[in-house]
Amino acid sequence: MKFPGQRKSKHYFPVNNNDPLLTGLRPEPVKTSSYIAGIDQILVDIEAKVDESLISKYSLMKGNSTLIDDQAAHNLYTELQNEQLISGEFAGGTIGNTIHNYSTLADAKSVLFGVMSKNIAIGSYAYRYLCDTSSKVDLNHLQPVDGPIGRCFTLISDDGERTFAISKGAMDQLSPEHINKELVQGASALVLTAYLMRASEGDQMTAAALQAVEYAKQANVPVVLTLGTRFLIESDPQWWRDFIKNNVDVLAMNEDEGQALTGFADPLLASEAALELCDLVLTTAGPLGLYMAGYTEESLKRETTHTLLPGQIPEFNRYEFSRPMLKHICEAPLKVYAHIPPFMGGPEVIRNTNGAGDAALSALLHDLASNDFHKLNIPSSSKHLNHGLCYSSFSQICKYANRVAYEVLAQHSPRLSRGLPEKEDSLEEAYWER
Ligand SMILES: Nc1ncnc2c1ncn2[C@@H]1O[C@H](COP(=O)(O)OP(=O)(O)OP(=O)(O)O)[C@@H](O)[C@H]1O
Ligand SMILES: O=c1[nH]cnc2c1ncn2[C@@H]1O[C@H](CO)[C@@H](O)[C@H]1O
Repeated sequence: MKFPGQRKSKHYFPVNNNDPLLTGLRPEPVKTSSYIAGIDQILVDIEAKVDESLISKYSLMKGNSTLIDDQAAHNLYTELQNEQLISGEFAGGTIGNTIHNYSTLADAKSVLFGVMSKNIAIGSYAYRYLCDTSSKVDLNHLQPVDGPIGRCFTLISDDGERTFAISKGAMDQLSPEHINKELVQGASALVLTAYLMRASEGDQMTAAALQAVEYAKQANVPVVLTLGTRFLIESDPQWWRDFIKNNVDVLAMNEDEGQALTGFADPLLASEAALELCDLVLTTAGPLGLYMAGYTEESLKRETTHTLLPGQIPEFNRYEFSRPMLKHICEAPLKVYAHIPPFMGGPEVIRNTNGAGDAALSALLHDLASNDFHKLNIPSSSKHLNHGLCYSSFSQICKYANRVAYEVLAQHSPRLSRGLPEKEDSLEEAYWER
């Protein structure tokens, strides 16, 4: 596994570079790998720049992700094609994007649960999906289905806002029997999206997701949930608050979803409120950058050397150099917050914001899995005495998530086509210390 950035030498990898003088005194550690598991509605994004009138013509709600029937999908596709509005077709899906990006950044394995068409023609959407997914993503556990995978019409209006129209195909047919218990329970985290909870009657996707959550909880595997769209949360915020409180350890959302969940428009206050429901929160806020909120043990808190930031919680970033911990592990849990403005102020040209939030989450997952990798290989390291959830501090994870989101903003596709530039293996030199 590739590590997220430069570290103090005592933590630095590769772990098997032992001093030759000590060879034989210490047993060579057997390298064990960590991985992330995820579940998604397998779909391809069909991206088009459109006029707002087209959004209302198809009874879509701007900014939302709406399910449409086969006839509407046919009409919409035909219209986009006839008007030559389609700018690209990419493998998509919130978790598919996140898992792919994780494997690309970490150069390490992940596992994706979902469906895949049994018979695949070259050039079909299923084929495209497989071609556009990192070879490090284990797709061997996808459930074969008779129909096509889903299509997500990603309609970008003039103001850059994106509206999704989902033609579901067979994407919601994943059944609980196709969730491999052993794989879920061996993962560093299980990652899900709120979209999985809206499968229609007769489709088993929701049951499959809940089964996976159950397996994860039995084995204390952290459950990570990303909220998808504010409309989904607004439809029943209390249900979501209960679901998160009962099942979720790490929550990823944008500021609109945060407001729908907690009632707070301010992303910092929304993050704080969400901490009552889970242990760690990543809140992206578009041009405002991103926030993290979580817990650390009071006696282990580390004070920042950066400027203390004003906000609804004054000097909220004071302990951002601390490492995130699960709340129940802490004897005296202390709430910690961090924030970072967009990397380099954002790219000169934002090609597309689609997937920027997924990219930020994949960086957080990379840090979390790196911690597990380190723990599996050097369990005696002082780093693991206190059972931290992540490898790095809140501050460092923010920087990394922000950097990865930037990469997606500067390109068309919602998925990274490569890892971060090699030169940035030392993130400090490349950016943070400028
Ligand atoms: N206009 C922008 N200028 C600069 N940076 C931006 C801009 N929009 C997004 N970003 C960066 O990308 C990150 C994620 O963006 P955003 O908050 O839009 O995610 P999102 O709404 O969850 O996206 P998606 O659901 O498409 O994945 C932000 O935290 C910020 O770092
Ligand atoms: O209903 C859905 N299920 C799964 N993924 C979705 C749905 N609607 C939109 N996206 C996905 O969200 C990504 C950006 O975060 C897009 O790539 C799109 O495929």
